[in-house]
Amino acid sequence: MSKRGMLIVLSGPSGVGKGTVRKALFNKSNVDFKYSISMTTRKPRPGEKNGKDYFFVTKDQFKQHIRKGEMLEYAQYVDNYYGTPLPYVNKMRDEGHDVFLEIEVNGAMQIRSKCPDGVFIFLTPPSIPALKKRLIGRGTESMPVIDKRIEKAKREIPMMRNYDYVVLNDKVSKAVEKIMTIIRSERLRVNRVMPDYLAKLGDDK
Ligand SMILES: Nc1ncnc2c1ncn2[C@@H]1O[C@H](COP(=O)(O)OP(=O)(O)OP(=O)(O)O)[C@@H](O)[C@H]1O
Ligand SMILES: Nc1nc2c(ncn2[C@@H]2O[C@H](COP(=O)(O)O)[C@@H](O)[C@H]2O)c(=O)[nH]1
Repeated sequence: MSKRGMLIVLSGPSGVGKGTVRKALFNKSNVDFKYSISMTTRKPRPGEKNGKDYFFVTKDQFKQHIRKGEMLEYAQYVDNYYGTPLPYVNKMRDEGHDVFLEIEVNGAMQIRSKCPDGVFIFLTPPSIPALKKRLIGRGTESMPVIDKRIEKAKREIPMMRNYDYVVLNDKVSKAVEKIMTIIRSERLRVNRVMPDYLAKLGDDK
């Protein structure tokens, strides 16, 4: 049986560039981990596709998944719910794949208490004005919603202290390289490598 895959959790305030960095990461040819598509009650943005960007559901459907115990974590973010469907994560990890999640901080902390051996990475912006500029530049939210997200960001950023790693997203390619370095070295941690290694070591007979 293959070793259970690890969980890699990327968080950071809205607009910092999590999606941009994740897409650049997954475009690299040597990436062998799986992306967990989140579920949300938010309406799709132009161009977003159900089952690719998110699983878009109603509030009732979302609550039903919670009742059935099918969410690894979930959180209310501004006016909508977001969460990680558990069956996909379990299946991939059981098959030995590492699974990559892109989620906000409250959900990440729920996972931290359930899966302390996960790898928790906080992506952070060069400054609040730069963050606001990115959200305005993305052009997907109204100004009042951007203001709410920025206010939330100011409370989220100090929560980086609860993560294993902080990566500054000043340049996308640099952030991608840093995340790849983190994942490569996490795979070599003694507690991940030793059980398999010892099992295969055998004796001298
Ligand atoms: N390093 C960067 N420098 C300048 N702009 C960036 C950088 N990274 C991302 N951006 C831009 O910032 C905007 C927000 O990026 P993105 O949508 O990836 O953020 P996000 O953290 O995934 O947001 P959300 O949490 O709301 O989904 C996009 O327009 C993107 O092109
Ligand atoms: N706790 C979770 N947060 C999630 C999940 N999927 C996305 N997110 C975060 O929500 C906000 C807003 O996202 P947006 O797409 O409306 O801009 C952002 O911080 C996302 O990272 C999830 O499954 N769980």
